Amino acid sequence: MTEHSNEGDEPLESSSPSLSLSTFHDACQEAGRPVLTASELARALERPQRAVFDDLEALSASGDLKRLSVSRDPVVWFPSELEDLTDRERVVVFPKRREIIVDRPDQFTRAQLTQFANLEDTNGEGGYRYVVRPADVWQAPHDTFEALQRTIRQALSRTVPALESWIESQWRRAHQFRLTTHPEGYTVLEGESAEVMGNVARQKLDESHVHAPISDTEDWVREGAEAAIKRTLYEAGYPVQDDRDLASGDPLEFELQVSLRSYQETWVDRFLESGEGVYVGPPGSGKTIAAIATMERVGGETLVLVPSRDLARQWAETLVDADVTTLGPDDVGQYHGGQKEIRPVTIATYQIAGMDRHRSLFDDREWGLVVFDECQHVPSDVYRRSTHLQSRHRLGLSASPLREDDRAAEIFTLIGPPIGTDWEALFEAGFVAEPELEIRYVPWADDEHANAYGSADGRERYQLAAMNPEKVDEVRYLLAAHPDARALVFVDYLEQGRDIAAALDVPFLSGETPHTERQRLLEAFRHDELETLVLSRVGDEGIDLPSADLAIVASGLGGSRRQGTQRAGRTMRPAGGALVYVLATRGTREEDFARRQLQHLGRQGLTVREQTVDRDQDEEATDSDEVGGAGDLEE
Ligand SMILES: Nc1ncnc2c1ncn2[C@@H]1O[C@H](COP(=O)(O)OP(=O)(O)OP(=O)(O)O)[C@@H](O)[C@H]1O
Repeated sequence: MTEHSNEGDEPLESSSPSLSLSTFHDACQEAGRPVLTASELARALERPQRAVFDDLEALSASGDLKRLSVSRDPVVWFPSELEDLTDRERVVVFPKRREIIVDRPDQFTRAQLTQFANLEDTNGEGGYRYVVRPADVWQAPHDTFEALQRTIRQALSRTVPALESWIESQWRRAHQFRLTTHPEGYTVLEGESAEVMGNVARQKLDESHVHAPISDTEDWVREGAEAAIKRTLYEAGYPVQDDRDLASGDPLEFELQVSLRSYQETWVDRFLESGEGVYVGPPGSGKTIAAIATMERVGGETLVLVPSRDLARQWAETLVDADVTTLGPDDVGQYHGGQKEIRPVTIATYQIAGMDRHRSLFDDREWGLVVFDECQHVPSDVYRRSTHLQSRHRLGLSASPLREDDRAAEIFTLIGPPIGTDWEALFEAGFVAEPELEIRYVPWADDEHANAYGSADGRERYQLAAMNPEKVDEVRYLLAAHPDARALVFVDYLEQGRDIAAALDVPFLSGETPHTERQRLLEAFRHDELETLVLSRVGDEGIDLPSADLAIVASGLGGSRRQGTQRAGRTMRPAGGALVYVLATRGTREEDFARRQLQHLGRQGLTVREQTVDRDQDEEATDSDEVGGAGDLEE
């Protein structure tokens, strides 16, 4: 507000009439455009520019005008009511593609849209692209189609018959069958009509699933066959509504000491409505806390299954933390290779849970809730062994959107439907900091390596690109460019990990690192005693890594998209400001891998940058703060 302001205290032309909004309108009319600079207006009014500027400021202070700085051009002014027009959200629907493009949606619209559509893309300038997928409709939290229709109309501000009728057909599909509990305690499969019961259920299911028909539309379900029935009908295109009375198990009483954020409240409410579901949120978004809140509300003894011992320990620590719950150490047990305690809340690894001789884990107590952490990794033997827990509340946690996952069907039927959140909204609200992502295309260390790549094939080729020694220098360079950052360096190959660790004189944590040493390193990193840690694939999953300011993925691009999400997510902690660099050898398949992997994150609304490293310039730039200045740009 100061660049043109009147330095003196005296008004320059106290006697001249001050500018009114209608005079401004007249001048706009005259100029034939809705915005004016101060000098244009001064010319039109034949008044000194500074005086006009002061009047403009006054009108801006009273809210009648808005100012807009357009890069290096002079400030322009326009009537405030115009802003209402330009800011109003615009919704464009493509019914055939089931796509909804919204420009500047407000919070309400976004909340409505996430009830039946998935946010696929944002352009960073207020544009959002949603797609309505079948599963989004199946899991819509509405009791009737009419209620869902109201939400759709509110979100779109109009009726779009073609889209509505597709959604209706999906909704009806997902409401043809439901499982209920008979007053006598057994499970009943109920069809919407005798036709669908006869033509679908009774064709697809056999005596291993159901005992006998109870009526034209009802079958008596065999104990323990619920999961198989849900799976079979899901595959036939009819997701089953699971409306059974779920057992809450032996009571578990404690109080959560944390107040939930509103999106966490929504997750828990939606879970409690159906008794099953998967919280899908970026790492650090508070899924663990929401799961603990769910335990409190279900009020039953809980079995938590996790992919590793480190995570089991982490869960146990969180659960007995006096700032989080009122649970005492005797309430919480861990069950894995290290210790075997079955307590009101028991945390076990998938590995143990999948073993026959540890079956008692599932049966020793009346669990009311089973939590599947990182549920995209539930091994099939764990599913098999836990099918009888279908009558209990089942909660999955996942930091990867489930849509492209092969296991989506299994997760959907055996645990429950995803309970999602608009990730962008979490980033915007500052609950989870959005990392900056950059792919850096690194040249070959020398011709010898480039030639070796040229004449190799298959796996070897991939490995040569991954282990390009030039990446060691690139890691060194990036660390030097961020001298105060706590950094995690991820590698896929032990040899590379050792090379980088040796070159930088920092520890390397891999599957070979003894358990106690692993703990020691992680603790040191967590407490700032260690600035840099190199991690092999083992660092990806299972370990609850401390937050970092910087993550460098030196190799590992052949991995799944999920791995990419997780690695990026390591730094997505509420502290914020995290940076993720992914290194790819220039001119190799790695480039495509990196692009594809990060595109996925890009679709979640993150900004992905690409940078080609030019080694000669890099050397000079090592001491500079400005990493971006080091390379040749980009796309
Ligand atoms: N409602 C809340 N109020 C205050 N802090 C919270 C809340 N929910 C979560 N947090 C904090 O945010 C951080 C991340 O939460 P949490 O561990 O539950 O996330 P997460 O989604 O399970 O992460 P990850 O996927 O990495 O396991 C923790 O430090 C936690 O204490």
